Parts: sequence; C-alpha cells; structure tokens
Amino acid sequence: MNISLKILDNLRESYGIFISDKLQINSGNCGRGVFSSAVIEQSELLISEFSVPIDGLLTTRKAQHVVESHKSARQVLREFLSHVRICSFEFILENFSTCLNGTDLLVCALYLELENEENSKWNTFLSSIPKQLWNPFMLDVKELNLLTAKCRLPSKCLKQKIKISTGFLKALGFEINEEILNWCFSVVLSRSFGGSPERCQTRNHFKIEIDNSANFCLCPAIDLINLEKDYNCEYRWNENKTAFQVFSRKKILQGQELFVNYGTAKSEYEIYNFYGFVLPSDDFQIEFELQRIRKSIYDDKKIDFLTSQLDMVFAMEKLESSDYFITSLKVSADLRRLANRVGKILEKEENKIIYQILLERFKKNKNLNNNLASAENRVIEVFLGCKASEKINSEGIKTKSLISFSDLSRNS
Ligand SMILES: C[S@@+](CC[C@H](N)C(=O)[O-])C[C@H]1O[C@@H](n2cnc3c(N)ncnc32)[C@H](O)[C@@H]1O
Repeated sequence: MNISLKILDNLRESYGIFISDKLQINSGNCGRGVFSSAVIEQSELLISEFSVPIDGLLTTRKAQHVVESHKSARQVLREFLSHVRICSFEFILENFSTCLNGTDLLVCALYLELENEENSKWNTFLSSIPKQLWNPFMLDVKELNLLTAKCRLPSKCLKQKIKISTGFLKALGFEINEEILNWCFSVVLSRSFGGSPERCQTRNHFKIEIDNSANFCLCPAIDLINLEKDYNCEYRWNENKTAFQVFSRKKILQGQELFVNYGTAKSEYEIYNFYGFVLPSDDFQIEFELQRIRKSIYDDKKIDFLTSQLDMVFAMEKLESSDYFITSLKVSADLRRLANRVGKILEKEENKIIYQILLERFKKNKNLNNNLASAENRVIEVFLGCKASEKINSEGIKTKSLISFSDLSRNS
C-alpha cells in the first residue's frame, strides 16, 4: 500500500475518523496536501467523525490529562493555580514552570507523548506530521532583527512563549531536546484549530485556560489540508455531533487539491508567524524572500548588505512618483557601491531575488507606469546600466532576472 493511503487508513482506524474515499495525499505546489481522486460535488461532506467524534481530537483538556498523568505534574500545576490567575509576561518568564495555557499544554503533551512512542494513543497522528517543520520563532535573534516589526515582534513573543513549556518539562525532570520541543511547538502553531496562541502579546492570553472545550485542539486528517486564498473547502465545527467536518464549497475536479482558509481574520503576518509561509502576494513577499535569502546565505557581511538593500527598497515605498527616477538612480548607485564593497560574494540566485523584490516594488507603483513591461525594462536599465531592450532581445525573457555582480561592477 502506498504511504499516502496508509496515512489516511491509519488515521481512520486509530481515531474513528470518516474520510471520504475520494481523498488522497499527494505532493503539490504547497508541499504535501490533500487531493481529490474523483469529482467532488459542491457541499459534499468529506471528512467527519461519526463513530467516536471527539475521540480523534487532541484537545487542551486531553493534553491536560496527558500532562497531569505525569508524576509530580499535578503538584507543579497546583502550585501555580493556587496563587496565580492572570499574570504579566515577566512573571511568567520568572515562574514559567507552573504556568501553562492551552498552547503550552498541547506542546507539553506532544512532547510527553513522543517519549511514549508506540504506546501513545497519538502515535499515528504524530507519525502523520512531517518530521521537518519550520516557523519563524526558530530564527535566532540576529535573524529576527532582519524582519520588520510586524513580523519580528510576534515571532519574538513566540520565541519567549516556548520557554514556558521548556520550564515546565524541566520542572518535571526532563532534559529538553530543543529540536523536538521546537517541533512540538511548530505542530501546535501550524496545526491547531480554534485557539489563538498568536495573541500571546496580550495579557489575557495568560489567563489559565484549562477548560473542557474541544474548540482548541489538534485534529488529525483535517490538518493535512493546505491553505489558499481561493479555497474550495471549509471546515465547520458540528455542535450536535461535536465533530469537525470538512465540506466542499465548490465542485472539485479529479486531481485538484483541496484548500481551506486557516482563519479569515488572519493577516499575512499571522500566517507567516504561525504557519511559516506566506501567500505569494503584495509586500509580504519581501519578508518571505528575505527568509529565503537568509537560508541560503549566512554571514555578517552578506546580511548587512541585504539589510541595506531592503532598507532602500522600503524607503522607496514612501516616495512619490515624481521621485521615481531619482530614487532608481540612487538605488542603482548605492547598489553598485555596495556591490563593489561586498565584492562578488552573492550568488546569482540572490541577485535574482533582490531584483525580483525591486521589480515588485516598481510594478506596484501604478502612478509610475501602468505598463509593467516598461517598468521591468526600467529596472533592468537601472540595475545593469544598459539598455533593457538589448538585454531582452538578445537573451530572452528568462534571462532578464539573471543579474550578476560582475555586471554591476562593470557598469559602476
Ligand atoms: C495544517 S498544515 C497542512 C498540511 C501540511 N502541508 C503537511 O504536509 O502536513 C499547515 C502547513 O502546511 C504548509 N502550507 C499550507 N498551505 C500552504 C501554502 N499555501 N503554501 C505553502 N505552504 C503551505 C505550511 O508548512 C503550513 O505550516
């Protein structure tokens, strides 16, 4: 049996989840996702839990049981509950070993369940999750500082937040494997339903939430569906059946991927902070590209260089269209100066990214030029100091973005 079928089958079997036979797991543009293997009509019910509905959900309540079943956990928890209801972030950091909210409980429960390996009820679920997960909270401080405030601050908060689970598990006597704990935190951030761990900046978040609701939970199978703006499915919490269900919003053709919306109110920044990716759109692409750059290069010089590049890009945003020409010249001159200083350390791929970032900026400024091709030519001109048309004519459209620093320094 192929792996994808096995994952769904195991989930069905372990948690009594009903999953339509029309679904299968494949690799698509967003990594692994759920695809249709036959036509799905509008409003078809695709995933629902009929038999033991709530059994398949790892809720905060169940996470609490997992945590509390550990010897000494009760005492550690009780200690905190006896004297704190709401507390400041600083307090939590000082007393983190005893303060757990829904997110922390889930993180700790996952960590403990991983220790149990095959004996864990959640083993099938945990095995269905990719081994490698990435979220911005994993960036180190230097890297985080490369991000703009909107990205940086939530990530920094989340980075602090994980210290709470770390402290608690340490208090239980565990030696923490940071990689595994980061994985657990990533799972909760990117795969939990209904909660709002992202609001960790607010004080209210630290109200103890050891509740019995099922609306903040991890949900096997449904969490395999990727996000797209133009989503074709939606999930609903069925109060009567106390079950999560997935319905198609429109007809889905055979072979098409299923998409949901992870929360209509989520901003691009929240998506980035929680799920570790951005939808290819607008300004946010810049942050994303910066991450890609960061992943491929890593030394101070390069980061300084890129940071100053991005600063220039951001500065451009504030300029009026009349400044366009001057700005582009300035950027061009600065780029060349920087290129000379830094030398040829950057690879072509990174130049391409910088070029694309700038190009997006140029394109976005509609007042400047409604003709995108011409805006693009302008970027090439500014970058290469040569006639864009020559470049395009002789090398074709694809080579336009392959700018090398040898080009830049030659023209400086
Ligand atoms: C709830 S899981 C979805 C299933 C996941 N792709 C998997 O293999 O298990 C959320 C994660 O899927 C990925 N993802 C979902 N939608 C995406 C998209 N539109 N583009 C890129 N990655 C996406 C991100 O890594 C995100 O953190």
